[in-house]
Amino acid sequence: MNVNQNVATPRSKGARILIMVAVSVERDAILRGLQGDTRFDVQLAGVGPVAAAVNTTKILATTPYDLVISAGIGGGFPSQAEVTSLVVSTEIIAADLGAETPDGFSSLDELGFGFTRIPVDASLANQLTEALQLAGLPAHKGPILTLATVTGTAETAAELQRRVPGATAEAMEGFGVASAAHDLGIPVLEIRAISNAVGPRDRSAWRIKDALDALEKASTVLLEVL
Ligand SMILES: O=C(O)c1cccc(C(=O)CC[C@H]2O[C@@H](n3cnc4c(=O)[nH]cnc43)[C@H](O)[C@@H]2O)c1
Repeated sequence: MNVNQNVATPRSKGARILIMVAVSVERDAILRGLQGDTRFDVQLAGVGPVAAAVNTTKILATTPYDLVISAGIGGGFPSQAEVTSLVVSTEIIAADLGAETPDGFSSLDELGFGFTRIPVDASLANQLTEALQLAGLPAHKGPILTLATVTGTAETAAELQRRVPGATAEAMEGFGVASAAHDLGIPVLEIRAISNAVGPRDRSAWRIKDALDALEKASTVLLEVL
């Protein structure tokens, strides 16, 4: 376990991995997929970036981990990630952290007040995406956006895709979880199983059960990669 000493890597023997999910049905799906592997702890972050940051920070303050993963269901951007597919993050981006200006949205980075993008271990993201695809699961790789407000219109979806070219999925916790880990120098990754398309709100069309099944299968693949 490394936290401060960087002794182990996420894939070394004996590495400890923390998976943060928003709600208990996500935790249950992941635990089924992990088949009792004791390298992993799956904990509740709560819904939204603030709860996720607070709860991840509390856990990391008492227990050392070599990798932190934000996982759960999420929305897929049209033409990027279809419902029931999986998305592995190449970057975790707080897409609504900034200011509206007469010339459009300015991110916190552009305003000079902080950062809104947290990188992930690219080789781990590549390897996991390939392993998911080899296992016959539809899997995509790309930026995953964190938003405090679930997108509910085609206009906002298009604006987010303009703001972050290649945006593949959105959810509400990734940047909170990643900020807590990044602050301690612990590598992070985000994995989302797509339950709905990002766009006009139609709660009846959300395929939560199918997305949770995909999350369970993805968790089994994690065992091969880590
Ligand atoms: O019914 C609603 O309009 C509604 C409003 C706020 C939250 C919800 C949720 O069901 C919680 C979202 C939960 O799932 C993740 N998630 C799933 N799809 C999306 C999405 O398209 N955009 C953002 N987040 C999404 C999220 O990470 C939360 O944990 C419903």
